[in-house]
Amino acid sequence: MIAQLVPVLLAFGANLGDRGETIRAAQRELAAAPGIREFAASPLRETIALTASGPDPEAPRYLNGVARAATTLTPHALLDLLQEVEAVHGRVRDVHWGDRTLDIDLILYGGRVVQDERLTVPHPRAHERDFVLAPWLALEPDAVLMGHGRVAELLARVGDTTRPFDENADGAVVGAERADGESDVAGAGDVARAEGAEGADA
Ligand SMILES: Nc1ncnc2c1ncn2[C@@H]1O[C@H](COP(=O)(O)OP(=O)(O)OP(=O)(O)O)[C@@H](O)[C@H]1O
Ligand SMILES: Nc1nc2c(c(=O)[nH]1)N=C(CO)CN2
Repeated sequence: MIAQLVPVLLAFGANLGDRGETIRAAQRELAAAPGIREFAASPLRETIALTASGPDPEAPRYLNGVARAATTLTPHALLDLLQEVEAVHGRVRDVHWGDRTLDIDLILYGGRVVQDERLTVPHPRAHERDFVLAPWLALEPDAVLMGHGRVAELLARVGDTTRPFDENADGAVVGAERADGESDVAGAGDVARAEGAEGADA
């Protein structure tokens, strides 16, 4: 029997250590993992930390990105894989919404709704997070978040406080925001696609 390929959307965040290198390394590992195909990553964006008490401009900034893939894994097997990759990159689970070297969330698993003690899909907070919506829009301008509508409209509603990030320089691009929400960092999203991906669906 041929296993079914399910399209998924993953979100990546890091605000400790070499944030960009950690996210890109994790994406390369996922792109090469059994059961993962057609991995395509967004540009990374620099974002204000959302903490338990709200956005905190004083906290270490996050880099955030998303990736599209297709998988033969079940939702829980995919979550196991995401958590293995987090653990390889030093993720320790302690403070809720605390600083972290790497966080990977499963935003969408095809059109499936999953709700149990380990997993909620679609991710219940994705629609209100500019740090998910902005890189997603850069990757897929026509994206739709199941249950909530067009990503472009959701991002316009919540407002975009994210900034482009230049992976070839040592910091965020200053004053380079474009009104259309697109990143103007050429090629920043192509790392995972170029290194180990089997194809691209973006
Ligand atoms: N869609 C999902 N993606 C990733 N983890 C999920 C998802 N739904 C539930 N979980 C569970 O959430 C736990 C992760 O909790 P954690 O404290 O890392 O949440 P978080 O990523 O900090 O918060 P948030 O989910 O708001 O981004 C995991 O152990 C996992 O079982
Ligand atoms: N900017 C930003 N803030 C966060 C993030 C994140 O990825 N980016 N992740 C969190 C928990 O998953 C909590 N806060």
